[in-house]
Amino acid sequence: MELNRCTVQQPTTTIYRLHMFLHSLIMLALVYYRLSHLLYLENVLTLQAFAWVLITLGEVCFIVKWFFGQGTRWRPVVRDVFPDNITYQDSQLPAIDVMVFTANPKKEPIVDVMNTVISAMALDYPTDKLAVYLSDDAGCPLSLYAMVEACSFAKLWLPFCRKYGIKTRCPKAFFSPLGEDDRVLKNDDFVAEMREIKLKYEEFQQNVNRAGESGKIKDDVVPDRAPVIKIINDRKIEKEKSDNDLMEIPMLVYVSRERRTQRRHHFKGGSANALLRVSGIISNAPYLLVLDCDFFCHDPTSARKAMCFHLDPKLSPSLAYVQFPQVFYNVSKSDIYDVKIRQAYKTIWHGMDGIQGPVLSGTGYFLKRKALYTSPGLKDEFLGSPEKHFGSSRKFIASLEEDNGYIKQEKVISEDIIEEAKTLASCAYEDGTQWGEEIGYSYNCHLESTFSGYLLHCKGWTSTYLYPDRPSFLGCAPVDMQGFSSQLTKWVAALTQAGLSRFNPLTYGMKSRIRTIQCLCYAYLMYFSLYSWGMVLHASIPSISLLLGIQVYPEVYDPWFLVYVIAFISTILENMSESIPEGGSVKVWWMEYRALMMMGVSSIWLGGVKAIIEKIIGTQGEKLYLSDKAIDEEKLKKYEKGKFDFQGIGMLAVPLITLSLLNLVGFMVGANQVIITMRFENVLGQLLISSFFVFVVVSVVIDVVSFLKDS
Ligand SMILES: O=c1ccn([C@@H]2O[C@H](COP(=O)(O)OP(=O)(O)O[C@H]3O[C@H](CO)[C@@H](O)[C@H](O)[C@H]3O)[C@@H](O)[C@H]2O)c(=O)[nH]1
Ligand SMILES: [Mn+2]
Repeated sequence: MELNRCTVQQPTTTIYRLHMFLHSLIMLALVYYRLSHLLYLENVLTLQAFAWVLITLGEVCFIVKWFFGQGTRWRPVVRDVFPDNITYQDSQLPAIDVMVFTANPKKEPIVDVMNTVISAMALDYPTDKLAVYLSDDAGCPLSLYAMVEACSFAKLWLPFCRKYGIKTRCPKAFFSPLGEDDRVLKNDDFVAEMREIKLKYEEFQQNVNRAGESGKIKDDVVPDRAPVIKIINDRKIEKEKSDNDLMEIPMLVYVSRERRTQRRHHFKGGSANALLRVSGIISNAPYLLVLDCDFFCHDPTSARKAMCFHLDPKLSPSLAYVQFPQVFYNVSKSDIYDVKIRQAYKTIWHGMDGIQGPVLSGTGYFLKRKALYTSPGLKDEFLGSPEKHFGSSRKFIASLEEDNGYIKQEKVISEDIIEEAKTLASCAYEDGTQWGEEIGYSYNCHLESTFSGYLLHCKGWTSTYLYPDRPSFLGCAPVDMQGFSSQLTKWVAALTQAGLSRFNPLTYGMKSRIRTIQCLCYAYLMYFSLYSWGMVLHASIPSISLLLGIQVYPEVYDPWFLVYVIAFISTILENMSESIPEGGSVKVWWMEYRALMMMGVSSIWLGGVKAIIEKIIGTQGEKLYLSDKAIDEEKLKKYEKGKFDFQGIGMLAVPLITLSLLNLVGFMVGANQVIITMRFENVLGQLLISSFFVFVVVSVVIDVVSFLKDS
């Protein structure tokens, strides 16, 4: 019986390929046009020639980006799973270690983090096969306290969920509109129990908040500190106490690695590697579920769904991870900034899934632990000289050799093991080892997950993508321009940096075991800032040329003008063909397109520029922006109404405003000339491009003004 099914999207694939063929002819024609005219220019030292060269460069940027992008459109697939067909008994299922990451209680409210922890404990999976770890990179004592409280609450919450088959197992979500379907009357007992559990939940919240506010327990980041590892709930002890299956809860562990101010900590990558080692000698499950702290489990069956891939003998030998999409519970209908990043989760990931697998997205994925240590098909190559790779811990090295992949469940977690775990979580442990290089998550890129996933694909591992109707996980997206832009800048800077490093897809990638089309997809992501260069050039050269009276497009009666029109239409259609079938409308497409244009000349562009500057002066940013998960009510309101909120965008406003004004002035001057001279044929191309930008800007301004009027 099949566990999963993979379907190539049709007729989409055929249409995409047909379009690919036609569009490439148009692109070739344009390249020919630009090059041939460049050669015939009489004097190459004129402004005319200069403008011509720049606009050509802009076009080349678009064309190269388009070419890379075709990898993501070559073979899009959709997958289904059939968890009921898993023939394993519960006792035979492989164990899973859940890793939840948090780094700053001010930006990541502790009660919300605990909600994620509780939702993970409540996964529908045998409790003795599940362990939940919180990696607290803030080392905040209040988080530890909250874990203990969360654990007591979980002892009531889990039995309640199991008894009534509740799906929304994140308590906060359950008591919000998200849990409406689960709160419908089941029977009288249910109502009473729900009321009681609600009180307990409020009590839990209060306990945590009060402990923090009263100052009894420190609720801040502790930047310089020794490691702390606490087993909050030990499976073994738990088992002895109760014989009722319904009452059992999984193992729960709090980990705060050592951090020293003078030591590099490598952000989440460093935190994850420490946790890999610590969990290795405690529960050592062969599979990991990785969750950002805001990303709670919204469907308890996700673990079994993921196992439909990991247990499939055809896929499993080379399968490194199963990725679920990031779905956000706070995305509004108009989603003016496109914070849901539709293109990634609805188009690119499906496209890559049909080649070698989706990008590792940082959260919501089930990873094979060994994939981070070796390559597929090599049997335990790392055991040759383990100390050189993994460091000196005997216990950890022994954990790699565990016969069945994980340490026996009956084992008691002794003080010895905790002490060893602390050594494994110390700053010095990684010195002189391969952690962050060959082993574990890579430190060579700030987007540790995407980049480590890329390296996994380079080693020949594959991945799969599952996009179920009910979101398996739900997270929180930034809902203002500042928050979302900072995130974009951070991502683009990290990706561009990877694209400029020695690991770039064009040299390193092409020589590795990655599939060629997959490599194109990574090139698309890592050189995405090409697009913003194309944008910036197109948003400036045509209008500057209008001001200076220079012609950069063919005359209207020139057949080449038609080629440009076709190229433009073909590009827009390609763009629409992605977003409209995904349940969108022309309006939704326009919102998304507008957001991309605005970000393209601001945050995306600055991210790329930042990476290039850092490459030249040879530094790598030591600071990393942490997305805010404590969403401001005011900001949320504006966003939900579909109104732009430009507050705090700072630097980003500079290119945005400059280019808007430039186009406005260029457009007016150009239009004026047309009226005076009654000749439009040589400037129409520029006029259209400029007016397009002006149109975008005006539509944004209307939004902002109408909002100011409303409020
Ligand atoms: O020094 C750090 C910084 C962050 N984190 C955690 O990493 C997660 C992701 O950080 P966030 O600021 O929310 O990043 P996003 O921009 O939302 O996330 C994307 O980009 C990150 C890389 O910048 C990836 O790590 C994420 O998994 C990916 O979802 C959060 O749970 C943090 O608590 C740490 O553990 N240590
Ligand atoms: Mn996040």
